[in-house]
Amino acid sequence: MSNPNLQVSAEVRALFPDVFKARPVDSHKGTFGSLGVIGGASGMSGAAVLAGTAAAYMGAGKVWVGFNQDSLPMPIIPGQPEILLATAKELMQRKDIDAWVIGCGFGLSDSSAELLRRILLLGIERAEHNVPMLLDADALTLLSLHEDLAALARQCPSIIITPHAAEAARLLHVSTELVAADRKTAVSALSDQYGGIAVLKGYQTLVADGAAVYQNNSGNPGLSTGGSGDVLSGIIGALLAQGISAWQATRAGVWLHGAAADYLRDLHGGEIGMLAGELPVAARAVRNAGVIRVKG
Ligand SMILES: NC(=O)C1=CN([C@@H]2O[C@H](COP(=O)(O)OP(=O)(O)OC[C@H]3O[C@@H](n4cnc5c(N)ncnc54)[C@H](OP(=O)(O)O)[C@@H]3O)[C@@H](O)[C@H]2O)[C@@H](O)CC1
Ligand SMILES: Nc1ncnc2c1ncn2[C@@H]1O[C@H](COP(=O)(O)OP(=O)(O)O)[C@@H](O)[C@H]1O
Repeated sequence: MSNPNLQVSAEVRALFPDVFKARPVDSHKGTFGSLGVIGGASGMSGAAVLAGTAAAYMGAGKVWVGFNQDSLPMPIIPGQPEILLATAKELMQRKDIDAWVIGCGFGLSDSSAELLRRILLLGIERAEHNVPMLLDADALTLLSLHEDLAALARQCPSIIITPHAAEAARLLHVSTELVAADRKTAVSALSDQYGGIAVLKGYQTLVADGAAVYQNNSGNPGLSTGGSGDVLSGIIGALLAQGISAWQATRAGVWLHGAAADYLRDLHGGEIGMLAGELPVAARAVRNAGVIRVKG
């Protein structure tokens, strides 16, 4: 996919300087970190695959997908053999993961809640390593259903939560209408409650870190399709695994996700029928378009 007109403004490049840096010539895959994606209960393997695929296209050195199932639902991901596969229980034991994305298609069963408890406890035990943990989708719904899990999440050292409006309402124990009526207050309350970064998704996604609220202006209704939030989690997770600060990685991930959708809209003459699975390649094109290479 290439489009000679694809340009990233100087203003955006200045906002996200680490995202648009050229790769060092002497890099190797370890330079770009390992991301662990945990999700994909039976019937929702696709959510974790979408997140993992997005992370691979966003430049993570290695991507693991851990399925919340007793055995692997597939030997390899068709079309994406680069991604390493494990069960969630196996993957959560690894100590070489630089960032986690947890929750895409994770499921809401009692056993999912128990697994999330163990993951959060490991995050607290390994707090000195400060490994960022992004919680999305069912992981967020589980926090809203189990106060003990929410309390554990608050103790994790570097947490990012990415609710849509309904998930935010569940976390705050208010109605979705109340969240929609004052999105800035809702996102600030969430970042305060969890002591980390909160992303309130939707039209003009907001990102808060307890000090500031960033409003994103890229993206379009083509994103209103199943799985596009899973892709966002993978994009942000990959930037975190690459060692970019949580504040920059989260805002840049939200911007890139929306810009990828805008690029697809321009390429295909409209927003209708955009697929979540198309976003990762488009996001790669946008990121590369923003990198300034010094010709030698
Ligand atoms: N291929 C796969 O495997 C896929 C798997 N997926 C996985 O599925 C799991 C469940 O995720 P989920 O978001 O569909 O369920 P849930 O949180 O109950 O939300 C639905 C409810 O919330 C509401 N609602 C939703 N968004 C809203 C908004 N912006 N603003 C306002 N309201 C909103 C909506 O209300 P409605 O508009 O329908 O009345 C409805 O009541 C999760 O793990 C995810 O990763 C999906 O990603 C798809 C692809
Ligand atoms: N109308 C819209 N304008 C801009 N972004 C949108 C719009 N609708 C959805 N999105 C984006 O698409 C993603 C949807 O995520 P989510 O609701 O979690 O979907 P899923 O659970 O199916 O992956 C979010 O990043 C959201 O900001």
